[in-house]
Amino acid sequence: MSETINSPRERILLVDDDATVLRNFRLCLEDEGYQVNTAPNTSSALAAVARSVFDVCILDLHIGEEFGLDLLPQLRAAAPWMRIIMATAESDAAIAVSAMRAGAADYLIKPCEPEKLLHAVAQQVQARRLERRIEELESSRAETVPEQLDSANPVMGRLLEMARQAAETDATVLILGESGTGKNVLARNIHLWSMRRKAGFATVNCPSLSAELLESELFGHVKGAFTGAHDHRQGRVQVAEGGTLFLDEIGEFPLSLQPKFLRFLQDREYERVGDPRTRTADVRLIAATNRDLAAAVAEGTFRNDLYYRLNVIALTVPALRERPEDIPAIADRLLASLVARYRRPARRFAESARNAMLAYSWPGNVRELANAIERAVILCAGEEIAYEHLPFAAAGVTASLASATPRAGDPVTIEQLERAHIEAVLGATPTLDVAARQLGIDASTLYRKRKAYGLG
Ligand SMILES: Nc1ncnc2c1ncn2[C@@H]1O[C@H](COP(=O)(O)OP(=O)(O)OP(=O)(O)O)[C@@H](O)[C@H]1O
Repeated sequence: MSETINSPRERILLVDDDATVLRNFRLCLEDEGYQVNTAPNTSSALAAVARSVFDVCILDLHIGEEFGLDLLPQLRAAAPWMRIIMATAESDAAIAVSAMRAGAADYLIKPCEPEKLLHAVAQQVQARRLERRIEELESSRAETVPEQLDSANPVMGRLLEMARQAAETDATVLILGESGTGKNVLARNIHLWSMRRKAGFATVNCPSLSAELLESELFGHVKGAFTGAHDHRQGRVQVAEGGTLFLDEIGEFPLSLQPKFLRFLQDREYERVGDPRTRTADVRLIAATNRDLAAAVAEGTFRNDLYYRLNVIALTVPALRERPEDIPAIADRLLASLVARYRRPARRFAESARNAMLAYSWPGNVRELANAIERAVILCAGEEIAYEHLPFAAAGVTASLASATPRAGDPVTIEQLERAHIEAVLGATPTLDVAARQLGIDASTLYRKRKAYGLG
C-alpha cells in the first residue's frame, strides 16, 4: 500500500444494472467528495462488500432479473453497519415498508434530482459518523481529549516536530520510550494532527489478550467462529476505518499471530475469524512499546520482518528525567485539571515542592508525576502544595535537598549550580556512563567532578 496523504472519505456502493444511473449517481456523489464504487449485479455487490468497508449503499429494487429486496438481507449480514437506501422507479408504499422492515435505512424514488440524492446520502453518512464516533469513544480511553504536547527540551522538541511531519503522511509510526512517558498521548496527538482526524482512533492493547482473542479483537469474527462467538463482531481495524489503528505494547504481540499481522501491515488485507473472504482496510498504523524490539528480535520473540515494517518512523520519547525543563509546565497543567476534577482549593506549588519535583528522577515518568500531583491535590487543604504533600519521603529525596537545590537564576555560583545538577543526574541515572552522556561530558571528567564535589 502506498504511503500517501489520505483524507477520511465516506465510501458509497451503488448497486444498479442501469449503466446511466450508475454513471450519473457516481459523478454526483464524487463531486461531493465521496468515494464511490459501483456494482451492476448482486454477485459483484456482495464481492465488493466482502472486499471493502462501505458506509452507505444505494440498492436498486430491480437489478436485471434479480430483486434488490432479496439481496438486502445478505448485504446486512455481510456489512451490518452499512446504511442501505433502496432505490426504485416506482412509488410503491408496500415495497418501501418491506424494505424498511428488512433493514433499509431510507427509500429513494428514481429519477431523482441530485439534491435529493445528496440529501438522502448525507443523512445516512451523518448517522454513520455518529455511530463511528460512539464506537470510537467506547474503544478509546476515558480521557478523550489528549494532553497538550509541547516542550522546552530540544530533544523532545525535535521529536514533536518529526511527529507532526509524520502525521501528515500515512507512514507507520513506531513510538518507543519508557513506561509512562506519554506514548499513548503522542499517538492520539499524531492522529489529531493528521488528515484522518475526523475518522476513528482505535486502540488495541496487545498484552491483555491471548493470540486467538487478539486476532478477533483486531480483525473481527463471524457468528460461531469459535466457542463464545455468539454474534458477528467487527474488529478494531474496522472501527479505525479511514482513521488510525494504535497497537499499544506491540512488543508483547504473540509470535503466532505475527505473520498475519505482517501481511496486514504490508497489504492492509485481512480476514475476519471464521470468514475466508479477504477484506481490505484503509487505516494508518501507530505502534508503541517500552521494550527493546531489536533485543526481542535477537531473542526470537519478535519477527525481524515485522520489526522492519514497523520501524519506518521511530520516535523515542525521552524519559521525564531527561527533560526536566518540561516538569514545571506539565505539573501546572496537571494541577489545573486535577483541581477542576476534584474541586479542591490548591492553586499553585510552593518553591519547596517545585524544587523537589525538579530534583526527583521520576522513574515512572509523567504517569508518576500525575499520580504524585493527584495525591497532593487531594491532601492539600490550602492553596499552596508544599513539599510535604508530595510522596517523596519514600523515594529518597529529602526536604533539605529539595529546599536547598539551587536553580538557574538563583543567587548562587556556577559551581553550586553544577554540583546540584550533577548530583540530580547521578541520582536519576543507572550508571556513570549514562550520567556522563546525559551531561554531555565524558565519563572520566564526570568521575573527577564527582570526586571534587564530594558526591560519593
Ligand atoms: N504531556 C503530558 N501532559 C500531561 N499529562 C501527560 C502528558 N504525557 C503523558 N501524560 C499522562 O501520563 C500518563 C501516562 O501517559 P501514557 O499512557 O501516554 O504513557 P505511555 O508511555 O503510553 O505508558 P505505557 O508505556 O505504560 O503504556 C497518562 O495519564 C497521561 O495522561
